Amino acid sequence: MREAKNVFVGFGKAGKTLAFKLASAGESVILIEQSELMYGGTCINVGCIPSKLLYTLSDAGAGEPGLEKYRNAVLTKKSRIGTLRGKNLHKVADLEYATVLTGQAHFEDDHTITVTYQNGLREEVRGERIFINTGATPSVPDTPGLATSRYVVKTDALMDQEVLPKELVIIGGGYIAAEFATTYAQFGAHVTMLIRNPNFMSFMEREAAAAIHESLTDLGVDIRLHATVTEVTDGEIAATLTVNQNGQVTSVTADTILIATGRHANIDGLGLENTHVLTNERGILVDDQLRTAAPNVWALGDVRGGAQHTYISLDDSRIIMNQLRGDGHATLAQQAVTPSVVFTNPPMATIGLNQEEADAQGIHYRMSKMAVAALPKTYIAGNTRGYMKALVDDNDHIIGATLFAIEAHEMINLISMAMHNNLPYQTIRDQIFAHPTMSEGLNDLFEGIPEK
Ligand SMILES: Cc1cc2nc3c(=O)[nH]c(=O)nc-3n(C[C@H](O)[C@H](O)[C@H](O)COP(=O)(O)OP(=O)(O)OC[C@H]3O[C@@H](n4cnc5c(N)ncnc54)[C@H](O)[C@@H]3O)c2cc1C
Ligand SMILES: NC(=O)c1ccc[n+]([C@@H]2O[C@H](COP(=O)([O-])OP(=O)(O)OC[C@H]3O[C@@H](n4cnc5c(N)ncnc54)[C@H](O)[C@@H]3O)[C@@H](O)[C@H]2O)c1
Repeated sequence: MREAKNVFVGFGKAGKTLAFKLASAGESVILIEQSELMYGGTCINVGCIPSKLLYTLSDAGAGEPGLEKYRNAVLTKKSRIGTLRGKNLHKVADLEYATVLTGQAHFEDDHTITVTYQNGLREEVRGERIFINTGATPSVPDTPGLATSRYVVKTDALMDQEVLPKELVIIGGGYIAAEFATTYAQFGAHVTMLIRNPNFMSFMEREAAAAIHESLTDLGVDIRLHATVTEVTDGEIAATLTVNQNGQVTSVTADTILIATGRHANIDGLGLENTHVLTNERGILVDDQLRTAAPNVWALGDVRGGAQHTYISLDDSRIIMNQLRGDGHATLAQQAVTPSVVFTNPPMATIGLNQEEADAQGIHYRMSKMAVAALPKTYIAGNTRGYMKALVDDNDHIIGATLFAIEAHEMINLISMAMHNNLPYQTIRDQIFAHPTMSEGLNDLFEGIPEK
């Protein structure tokens, strides 16, 4: 039996970061990953990085939208992701105190895991501490004909497909649906979004949702709200989706159907019933320092049922590192206010409270809003679409911001830093930023906050 002080199940962002730090500090580490195509986890291989690479290439570089441009982008994606995967593997596997095992993990008890390798061989691994970092997996609605349709793909398969869909139907209306609709429409596919919810992007304030709706519609995306798929029927060259929209039965034809209806914690088949670890419908139950009900087992990242973002998973690793080798002060409370980005064109980045939430909570605030077409950088980029909006409380602290602009995903980090460090909004208002940049627009945004 192999033994290590620290055993990691899954090569996700949290696990690999923590494994690297502990092994670098001389502690023995075994990291178990089920697939040789997943070293580095979801983000690197099938999530954030390949999707943002395609998103970026769809709106850049030489060539008209269409089959050739798309195929080249997918080939570029495959090559760059392969490089990243190798780097991720070596970063951990080359450490003296770390071992990477490529096989599927199954718990026998709180300390013992059976690893089943691809050739069918099995091995037992014992860990003094065990960290579960198995991520999440796409949820598939139980619509008749959907799971068995040969035209249905999940994001990983779509991004590997070298032929651009002609008629892409996306089921869902969240992060992935909006981003993939943008990317594939920019590559030249005709995209239809079938959204069960009557409200578009209901997790945002209405103004922001309307801005994204307009940006997608301008790309030719057909957005159908209150539209539930009731059946999928395969034909020779396409599938027909029967759709109940606002009580009316309609149909849509697609050569590719992308399922983007959320992702659920990867706990099936892990053997957690053999341990003291407890779960609920969202994932593994943890306390505010990510401890499970088994004293030697922690759960990190998507598998613990929180917000599914790589930076949350990374921060989970910090909470545990602080517990094991620091002063133990770090808790999930530090993740209460984090930025989020929907990668549309331009991207929509938000943090903290939006105006609707502040109003609903009866918070007194001052607000500034500006169109980004006021910023010279948008003319360099050739994309003047969007606006920025910020809310400040009576103590001059920023309580929320919405940035719909090119590079919003970069700018939001400056606002996040100010919020986390309780800086008055005047710090950003009076900061000298390089020119010509989008960040300098934050001077103007906060200049617009009315005096008390
Ligand atoms: C298309 C897409 C785009 C995304 N874009 C973004 C983005 O732009 N920004 C962002 O912040 N987030 C994004 N996300 C979300 C982000 O990818 C996840 O939140 C993040 O990767 C979760 O990391 P994790 O640490 O929980 O584990 P993961 O990275 O999911 O790793 C889990 C690993 O465990 C392995 N595993 C599972 N079960 C077993 C087992 N029994 N034995 C051994 N190994 C096992 C899996 O193979 C996998 O490698 C995106 C997700 C998707 C799908
Ligand atoms: N930029 C980022 O940080 C980023 C990018 C992509 C994905 N992600 C993460 O990945 C996760 C998965 O993304 P996602 O877009 O699949 O999930 P999501 O939760 O953002 O959206 C799921 C959508 O599917 C709909 N839906 C759920 N069940 C349905 C059903 N049975 N029939 C029809 N519609 C249904 C929901 O109403 C919602 O519109 C998210 O939690 C997100 O945090 C993050």
